[in-house]
Amino acid sequence: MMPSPPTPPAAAAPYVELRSAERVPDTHAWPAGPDDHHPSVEAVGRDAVPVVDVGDPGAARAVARAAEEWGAFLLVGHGVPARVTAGVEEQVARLFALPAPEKARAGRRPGEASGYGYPPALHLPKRMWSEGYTFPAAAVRAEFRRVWPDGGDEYLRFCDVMEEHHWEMRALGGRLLDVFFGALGLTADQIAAGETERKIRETLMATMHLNLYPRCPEPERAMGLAAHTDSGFFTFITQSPVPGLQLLRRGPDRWVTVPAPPGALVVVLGDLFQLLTNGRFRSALHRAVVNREQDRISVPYFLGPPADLAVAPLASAVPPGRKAAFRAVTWPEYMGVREKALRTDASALAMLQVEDEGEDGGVPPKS
Ligand SMILES: C=C1C[C@]23C[C@H]1CC[C@H]2[C@@]12CCC[C@@](C)(C(=O)O1)[C@H]2[C@@H]3C(=O)O
Ligand SMILES: O=C(O)CCC(=O)C(=O)O
Ligand SMILES: [Fe+2]
Repeated sequence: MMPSPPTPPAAAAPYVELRSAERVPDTHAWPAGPDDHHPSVEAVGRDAVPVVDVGDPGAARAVARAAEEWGAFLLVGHGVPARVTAGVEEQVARLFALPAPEKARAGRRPGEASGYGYPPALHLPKRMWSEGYTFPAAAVRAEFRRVWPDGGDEYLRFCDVMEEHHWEMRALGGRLLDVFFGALGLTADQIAAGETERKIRETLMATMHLNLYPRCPEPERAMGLAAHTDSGFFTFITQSPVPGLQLLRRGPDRWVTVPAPPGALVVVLGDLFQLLTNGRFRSALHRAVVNREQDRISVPYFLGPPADLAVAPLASAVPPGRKAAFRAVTWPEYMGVREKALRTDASALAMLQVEDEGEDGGVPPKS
């Protein structure tokens, strides 16, 4: 069900105990440093990350602007109880605080889509300063028997909290999807009557990936999560108040640190959403940096199509008289294309472009 690309060689190496490290070992030292030649700037002025209130009558317009310009925004007014979000962070911290052998019981084996381990789709020369756990959101109870084989209170508490988070996020995902459709110019009637739109809303699949970024003795030499775009439709990121997530703004290229105001969710658009909207909405290049003082937790919730649903540009996103800018792909197929693109330093979306029609649906050159 979930795309599972071949495991990179680095994933085979066991986790080092990052938290007790006094230096960044060579295996984790990034030669260029986390700055990647681009400066990190504060989110102020024209670099202020857009904020969207889903309940606002002007939400569709604000979403359109943010999706075109940033491929990301902060979402407020979403109604997800703070209690649920706080519970998630507490449970994730508890999971990662378990002794290494207990986490290792759930280690993700090569080719597997879920379990404790390295992010599956990044292929890097160096290791990152983080621990991760990936699983299908709907399968939390089966998945975490691997960590807690005998069940018990800790297990039940963890599952209850994660499941409630899943229901909240899944419902919000459907709601935000309709806002996105509105942002593309569809009327409420068209959204309700559209076959493709309905299919996408009803079959949305959710994957969770838990991230722990332990505090780091030499943050400028380490990388929490290397720069990437998410591959699905869009991602809700619940993040702790400790900053670390950065978005790349182009021209001149700079990393903008995303603030973490209490109660705000970060929404990041993925590559398949760029394809679905014929290139009108952009996926956002993002990464996570680490810091010296505090551990940071983030809980992205990835929404995308089921594995067998081919995604093609929506008719409503293709200008009249023009051809769709991308060919249709399924998510697993896209992961394969991206895998190849990463190896050749090409852009995966560009490889799916039907023909160069000038600016429309254009993919910015890889930097
Ligand atoms: C549903 C997804 C989305 C995945 C793959 C699979 C589960 C884990 C996600 C991440 C999380 C970390 C970055 C990324 C690039 C990675 O390596 O694993 C993501 C990837 C994607 O967005 O492509
Ligand atoms: O840690 C974060 O805020 C971002 C995590 C992320 O981008 C991912 O897991 O895909
Ligand atoms: Fe991401």
